Amino acid sequence: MAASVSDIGADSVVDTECPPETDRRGVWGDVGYIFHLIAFHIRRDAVPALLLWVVVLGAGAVGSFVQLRYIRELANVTNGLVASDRSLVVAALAAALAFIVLTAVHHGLQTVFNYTFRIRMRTVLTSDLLGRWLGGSSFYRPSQGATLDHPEQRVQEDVYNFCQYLVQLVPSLVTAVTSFYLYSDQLWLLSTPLPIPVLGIGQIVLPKGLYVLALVTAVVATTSAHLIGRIYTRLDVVRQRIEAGFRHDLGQAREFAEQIVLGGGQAIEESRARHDYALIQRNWKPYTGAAASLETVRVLITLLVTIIPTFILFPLVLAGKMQVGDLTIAGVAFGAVYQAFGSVSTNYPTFALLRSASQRIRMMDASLSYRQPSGFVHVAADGPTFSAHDLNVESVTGDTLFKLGNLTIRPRERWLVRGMSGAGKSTFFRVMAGLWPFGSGTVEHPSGEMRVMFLPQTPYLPNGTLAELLSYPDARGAFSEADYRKVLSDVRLERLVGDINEARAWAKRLSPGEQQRVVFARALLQKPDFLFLDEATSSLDPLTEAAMFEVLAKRTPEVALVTIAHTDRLSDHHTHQLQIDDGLAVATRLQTGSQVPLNPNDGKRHD
Ligand SMILES: Nc1ncnc2c1ncn2[C@@H]1O[C@H](COP(=O)(O)OP(=O)(O)OP(=O)(O)O)[C@@H](O)[C@H]1O
Repeated sequence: MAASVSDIGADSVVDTECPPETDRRGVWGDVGYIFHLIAFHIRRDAVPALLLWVVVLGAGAVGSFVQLRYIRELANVTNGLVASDRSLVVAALAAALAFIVLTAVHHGLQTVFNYTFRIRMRTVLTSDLLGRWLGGSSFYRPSQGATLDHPEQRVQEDVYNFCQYLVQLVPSLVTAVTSFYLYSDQLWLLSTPLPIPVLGIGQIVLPKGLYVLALVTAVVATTSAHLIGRIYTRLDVVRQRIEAGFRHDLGQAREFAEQIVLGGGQAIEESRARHDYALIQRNWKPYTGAAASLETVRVLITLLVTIIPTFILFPLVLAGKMQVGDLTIAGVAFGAVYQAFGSVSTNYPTFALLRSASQRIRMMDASLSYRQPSGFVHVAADGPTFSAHDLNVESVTGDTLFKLGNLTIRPRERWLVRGMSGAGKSTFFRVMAGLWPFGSGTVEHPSGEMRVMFLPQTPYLPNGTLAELLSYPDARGAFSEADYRKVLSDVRLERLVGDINEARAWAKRLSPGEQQRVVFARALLQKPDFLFLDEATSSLDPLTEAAMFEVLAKRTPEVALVTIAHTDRLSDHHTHQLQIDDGLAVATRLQTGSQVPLNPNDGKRHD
């Protein structure tokens, strides 16, 4: 069966007690982090956040007050009927109707506030994660082990879920606390002593039995919900990851459809997707079990709570010592006191999902805060040069890839970087760009406003207009239409002039050679001071390749060029060479047909 990204930690989907992605800080760790996110939202969104929190919390309290008044009016209707008091029944029915209207309006308004709250909190969290991920140093991070899985899902779906579950849960907790405050007195007053049979003694009488029973029920319910709910949380974290893996692999298949079909890989892609789905199915069984157990306990206890007071108090009603309406109030009061202490159990499915979303956000938060220590020192050079000193470039496992003594790249110099595949040529670019942390040495970056541009072998071509593509990463307004026409003609892509303002999926529409020429046009347009080309003309025929280097020399004579290439053809277009072989980078000056050592100390052979 084809391996897939979902396989990272797949063994632990069901079998192990604690899958790697599950949080180990426990329930209080999660609750602490949930409060941390709430505090973050309030700090960032200031007054609107505080107002929304007040409204969301207040709406819960108002809701329980209106509900209490409604239930009291229903009790009055019952008492009025029993006492055959027509005016009491009519007045109570009218008041009950008014509370029904009030409840409907309240729910409508609450929905508006809840949705507003969700989008504002989501905006704050999304903006923070996006800024730190896409705008931060962790966007590209070479690493030895598996990196954080599916950050895109965490930013989009987990943040969405977090805000939704939070706004669902918080008002119910507030309602529970308010209800306790409003009903507790009545339950205390209505609570009669409760005789409990005890083996050997006969029976003991529990004072305020109904009240105590509500507390005991809450503790039992919360404990059982927690025991089942933590498994549910864990399985949901796993579910999120394997669902994302399934989506990712299907997306890859769509993206690389042509390559897959040409390579005859449909069967293996199907097998990979089926394997992903099999993991989802495998996780679904225990997930269903946990969800069903949680729901059974929740419904069982919620229903028991409605009947326990009648069990205890009905003899008093039959004996005429209590009114039927009071029995209704006792039932509601019992439920409210239970809710106040047992609301965690009633809302545990939501709480478990909130925990799962918070754990995934927290893992991303921690990953974004992690700073990979770099062995290289990056400093600004005094002048317009880009240099490297005493580099020992290592692989992620700590093996030396190559050593380099001293290298200084000056304006107008054209360096050809050569070496066997895997020798470390692209890694040398990564070191110069400050992306590679493994190794030691010093890199001096050109000073001031000098612009450095790196062009990879496989260029990144985002969808959009050709003008946007050519301007990338600058905004398209940075250049005129005449500039775009000129560079398209320079790179022999005049046929695309009509598409300057047309939005297209360029990665699908252009041949690899055309893609490389579009990226070359980018360099001609943006005129960097230092241009690093990583096999950026590998898909071009020799004539077109030569034409690209000639036009580059003509249009940007001042640029310092560093080119990785496997072909001898490019020697004529370059003045210097850096040969990386057998763990050593050696710099030479290129003269027609020969190489002259630049400096005997430039390269130090490592043993
Ligand atoms: N992001 C990464 N994470 C881990 N290892 C990497 C990463 N990028 C490169 N490597 C490893 O570093 C070594 C050097 O790779 P590099 O891409 O620099 O080689 P190269 O000389 O450019 O090869 P080629 O000529 O085939 O493009 C290789 O063994 C490669 O597997």
